[in-house]
Amino acid sequence: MIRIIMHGCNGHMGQVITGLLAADADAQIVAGVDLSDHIQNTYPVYASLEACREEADVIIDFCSAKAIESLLDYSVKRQIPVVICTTGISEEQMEKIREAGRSVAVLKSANMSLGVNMLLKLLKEAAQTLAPAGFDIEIVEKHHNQKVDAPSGTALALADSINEALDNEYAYKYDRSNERVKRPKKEIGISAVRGGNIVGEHEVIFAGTDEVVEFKHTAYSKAVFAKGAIEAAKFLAGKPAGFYDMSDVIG
Ligand SMILES: NC(=O)C1=CN([C@@H]2O[C@H](COP(=O)(O)OP(=O)(O)OC[C@H]3O[C@@H](n4cnc5c(N)ncnc54)[C@H](OP(=O)(O)O)[C@@H]3O)[C@@H](O)[C@H]2O)C=CC1
Ligand SMILES: O=C(O)C1=N[C@H](C(=O)O)C[C@H](O)C1
Repeated sequence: MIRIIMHGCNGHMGQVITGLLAADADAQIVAGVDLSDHIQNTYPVYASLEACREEADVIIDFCSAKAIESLLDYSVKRQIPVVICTTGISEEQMEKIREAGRSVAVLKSANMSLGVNMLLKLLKEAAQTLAPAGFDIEIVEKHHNQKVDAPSGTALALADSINEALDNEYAYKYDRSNERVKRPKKEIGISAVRGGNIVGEHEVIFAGTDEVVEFKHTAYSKAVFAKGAIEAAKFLAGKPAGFYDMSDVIG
C-alpha cells in the first residue's frame, strides 16, 4: 500500500484525489496539508508540512506556487519523492525544483492528462513541418474563474515543446494590445481566457496562407488530472533521486 501526503488536500484537486483514493486498494492518503480547514477528511490535516510527522512514500502536490520552497525543503529533508502538479511556478522556483531532483525523486508536470502529454509529442512534429513553411503559431487556453495563474502551466509547456523542436528560436507574446507592428515570424502568441467553470481547454493553432491546422485538448472533468497524478505517485514511490515528468510514466 503506497502512503501519500496530499499537499493542498482541501482544494478542488485535493478533494477529487481524496475521493478517488478512497476506493483505491493500492494507495491511501495518510495525511493532508492545507491552509483551509473547512473540510472533514478521513485522514489528519495539518496547516503546514513541517507539522506532518506521518511516514509516507510520496507527496502529491496540487497547492500554490507560494508553497513550492517549503514543499521542496520537506521532500528533500525527509527524502520523500514528490509529484508537483501546481502551476504558476517562476523560473527561479523551477531551478530549485531541478536542484531538489539531485537528492530526491521529483516529478513535475503542468498537466497530468494523457491527452495533453500525447499532444506535447505530436506538436514537435507539426512545428518542424509547419513553422519552416511559414505557419504562425498561436496558443489559446481557457479555464475557470477560480484560476489564479495565467497563462496556464499547460499553455507554457505546449509552447516550450514547440520551441524546443524549433531550436528555441521563438519568443512568447502574451499581449498585443500595445503593438503597432505586424506580427514577427518567430513568435508564439499565448492568450488566456477565464470564465465560469471551464475545466481546461488548450488550442494550438498553426496558421498558414490559405490553410490552418488546429490541435485542441478539452478536459471535461478534473478527474483526468487526478487519475494522472495518482498514476504518477505510484510510479514515483521508491524511485531514486532524479527529475521525472509524465513521459516517464506514460512511456
Ligand atoms: N498539473 C495539473 O494537471 C493540474 C494542475 N493544477 C494546478 O494545481 C494547483 C491547485 O489547483 P486547485 O486544486 O484547483 O486549487 P485550489 O485553490 O482549489 O486548491 C489549493 C489548496 O491549497 C491551499 N493552499 C494555498 N496555499 C497553501 C499553503 N501555503 N500551504 C498549504 N495549503 C495551501 C488552498 O487553501 P486556501 O483556499 O485557503 O488558499 C487550497 O485549499 C493550481 O496551481 C492549478 O493550476 C490544477 C489542475 C490540474
Ligand atoms: O488550474 C487548473 O484548473 C488547471 N491548471 C493546469 C494548468 O495551469 O495548465 C492544468 C489544467 O489545465 C487545469
